[in-house]
Amino acid sequence: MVICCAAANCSNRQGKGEKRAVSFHRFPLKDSKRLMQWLKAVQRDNWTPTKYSFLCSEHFTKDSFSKRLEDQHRLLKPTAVPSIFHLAEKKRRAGGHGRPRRRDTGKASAGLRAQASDPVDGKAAAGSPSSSSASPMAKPEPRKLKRATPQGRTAARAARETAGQERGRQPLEGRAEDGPASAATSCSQGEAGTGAEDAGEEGATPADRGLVDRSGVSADDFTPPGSGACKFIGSLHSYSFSSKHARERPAVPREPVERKRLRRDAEPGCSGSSPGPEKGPAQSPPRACPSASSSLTATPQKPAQGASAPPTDVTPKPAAEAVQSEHSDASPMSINEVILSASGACKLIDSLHSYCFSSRQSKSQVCCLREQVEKKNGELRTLRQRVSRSDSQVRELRQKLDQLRRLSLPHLSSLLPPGREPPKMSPVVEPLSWMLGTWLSEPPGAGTFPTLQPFRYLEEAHISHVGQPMLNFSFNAFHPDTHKPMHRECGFIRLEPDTNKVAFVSAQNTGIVEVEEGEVNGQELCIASHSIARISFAKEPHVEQITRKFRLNSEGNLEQTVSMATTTQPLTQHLHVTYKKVTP
Ligand code: HEM
Repeated sequence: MVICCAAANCSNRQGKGEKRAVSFHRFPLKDSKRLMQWLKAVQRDNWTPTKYSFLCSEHFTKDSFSKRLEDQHRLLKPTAVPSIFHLAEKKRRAGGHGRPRRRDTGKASAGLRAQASDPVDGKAAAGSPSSSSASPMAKPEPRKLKRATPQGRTAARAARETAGQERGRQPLEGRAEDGPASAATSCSQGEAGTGAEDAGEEGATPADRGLVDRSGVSADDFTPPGSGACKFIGSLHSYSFSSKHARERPAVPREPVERKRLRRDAEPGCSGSSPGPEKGPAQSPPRACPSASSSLTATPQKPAQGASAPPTDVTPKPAAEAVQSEHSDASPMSINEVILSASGACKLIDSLHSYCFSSRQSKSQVCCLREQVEKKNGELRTLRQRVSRSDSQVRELRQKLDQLRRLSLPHLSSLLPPGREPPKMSPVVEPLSWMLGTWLSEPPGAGTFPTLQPFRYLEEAHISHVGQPMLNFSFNAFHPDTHKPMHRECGFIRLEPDTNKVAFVSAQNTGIVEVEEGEVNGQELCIASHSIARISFAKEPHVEQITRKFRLNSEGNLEQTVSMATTTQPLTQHLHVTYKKVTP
């Protein structure tokens, strides 16, 4: 894997001779606050770093580094934030995301580089403290040393322990920042470098991308359009994508896979310059390909590795293996532990996403529900207005009805409780039920008699019952023009039970009291005066005979025809009126 600088407009990568003094430092993926500072400084759009993303030392001020006491190796301070970039060049480029390859190693940045790293010449690349001291990873890789001589193993273990202790004081990415040596050894992995260069464009190797693809995790997955919060959460998520991958493939042990992949990546790269027959790691440097040996971060093997080791046994540690050793051998935290830790972070980030999405979804639902509620409230207001109008109409009708009742049956209306259910009609008067109701003359009644000028009149006929076996009636005539009350009479209509014989009893305002009897047949009642009495001072001519006929015509209107005989006139029709029912 070739380690490339992820900064825009920076072409620094491992293996470039002139960059030997350049160290490479991982992004502080586990320190979100500092990571955001890094990302803000890098200013790469739509890009998220992975654990294989590096920034070279050129982007840090000189005071960003410290020297390790024991060997003066350069370490990036835990609080360091990159600040030196050539962003203007990036902005001039269309497309923007990719990192342009710098053909010229850069006079423009030379000064800055001078601030960020010590000048290095070829000797330094071979073993100057400035190149090798940038990282404890410059030491022989511990796992390699296990295959070496016992002395070498012992020395390696000591070195590893020292490094481990140092790393234990550093955050995880701080260990990754151990830079130069790991970068150099990464370059020694040969053909993997091709992929690594590609990955350098995006800050991840193809294998890394594969992890992303397999896990299905990308920033876009968690970044709804226009959601700044989700972009931020998504960027957090992508930092721990590998752990998410591990989480989605829990059956596959992460660490072995990692090792397997790294070995596969590493071995072919060095096969081209095969060290020859396997005579043991100590005799045949397994990954000392030419490019690696010329790497600016190549670190000579320390004498502690064993005197028997030839000079070519200076084995730069492959970056990938360095990473592996960081997580599995030298680090107090295995890669699985890191993954599990990151997985926990992923869960936390997932919960943030879930909250973010559910919150927005809930807000959207609340908006929809609010609109529906407002719409329903509008409909409810309309209905209430209609009900209110209907109530008002009902009140008006009840007032009219009460008024009519007072006019017709003032005493009864005042005595009967308002709104009381009508009494059940006696079956005795059932044959006369067609007469029930309040009727108004329509057209006006016609009055005739041989001694009189024809006249018109208005009349209300109110025929009712109160549950008794009789009907109550009242006829009230009014002048058609002046509405002045005229003739009035009231009384009862009775039926002889189980017969159609009807008795009609009436008292008139003219001083006449009379009884008429007759029969009801269907919807016609014919009666004739049975007895007539009058007051002593009744006006003459006195009526001596009265006949009436009530019928319900084919149009549902009630008709009444009255004939009379007086002391001067034979039985002659006096009245005829047709009523239309106005209430039941
Ligand atoms: C069954 C009921 C009624 C009887 C028995 C009755 C009887 C009489 C009699 C005996 C007369 C006098 C006739 C004459 O002078 O030769 C009369 C006149 C008259 N009746 Fe009737 N009548 C009755 C109903 C009505 C009704 C309902 C009206 C309607 C307004 C009415 C209006 C008149 C008028 C306007 C006169 C002429 C002026 C008058 O004498 O006051 N009558 N009626």
